[in-house]
Order: sequence, then C-alpha cells, then structure tokens
Amino acid sequence: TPTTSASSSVVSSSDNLYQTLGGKAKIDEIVDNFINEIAFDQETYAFFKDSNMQRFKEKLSEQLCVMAQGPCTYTGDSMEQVHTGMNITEANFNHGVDLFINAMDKADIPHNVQNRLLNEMAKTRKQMLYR
Ligand code: HEM
Repeated sequence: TPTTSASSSVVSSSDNLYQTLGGKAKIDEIVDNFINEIAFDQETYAFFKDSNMQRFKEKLSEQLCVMAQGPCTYTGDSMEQVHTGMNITEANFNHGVDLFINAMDKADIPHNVQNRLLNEMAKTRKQMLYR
C-alpha cells in the first residue's frame, strides 16, 4: 500500500480494474459495442454466425468482470472448451482484439485502462489458438 505522496502516482495501476473501468455498466457497454463490431466484420462474424449472441453477451460480460477482479462469477464453459474446433489463428485472434479495442474506444475507455484489460485477456490467448 502506498504511504507517501510520491508513490500515489502509481496507484492507478494497482487499484481495482473493475472499478476503474466503470463497473458492470461500462463492461456491458463494451460488450454491446463489441457484438456490434463483430456483426459488421465478415472475418470475425463467420465464427459467430451460428452462435447464441444473448448467451455470448452474458458470458463474456461475466468473464471480463472476473478478469478485471470484479465481484462476479463466471458461469460459462472453459475457454478451451468453447474455442475448440474453431481453429482460431493468431491473425484471427489479433483481428478480434482490434475489434475489441474499437469497442472500448466507443465506450470512452482511456487507453491506459484499455491496456490493463487487454493484458488480462492476453493471458488466456493460448487457451484459444489453434484448437
Ligand atoms: C481473449 C479473447 C477472448 C475471450 C476472453 C473470449 C471469451 C469468450 C466467452 C466468455 C465465450 C462464451 C462462453 C460460453 O458460452 O460458455 C466465448 C464464445 C465464443 N468465442 Fe470467444 N473469446 C475470445 C476470443 C475469441 C476469438 C478471437 C474468436 C474468433 C475469432 C472467438 C470466437 C468465439 C465464438 C464463435 C464463441 C461462441 C461459441 C458458441 O456459439 O458456443 N473468441 N468467447
């Protein structure tokens, strides 16, 4: 815990990401924007054409809340289970991340905060690629 004013400048990277993002309302806004990005993107939409987007919306919101250390429980399937059979390439993944960044931009999430969430998401990358 920072005890001096000199160290208070680093509090923004050790505070609660969920709160910094703006809680559940902001996460849901990002998820709505992301689904809109997917709907208008041929490459990524191809993966989702048979998906239940209402379920995706709920589970992704929970997952992001957990990744941001929010007060949520993830009730979906494991990342390996869900993405197996899709053969997601690194290019597909990176393109999906670009759409997610657009979704965060449209929700007015500052870039330093975006990077913190992206960093958490990147940790699960291996569970999704080439499966
Ligand atoms: C860090 C990045 C990602 C995260 C955190 C993530 C997370 C999730 C979550 C939470 C679900 C819902 C699980 C459930 O229904 O139980 C899901 C489903 C899905 N994801 Fe991802 N995902 C990521 C990347 C990707 C990428 C890059 C693609 C494809 C390009 C993709 C394609 C899908 C599809 C198609 C579904 C729906 C599966 C179905 O219809 O059952 N995901 N993802």
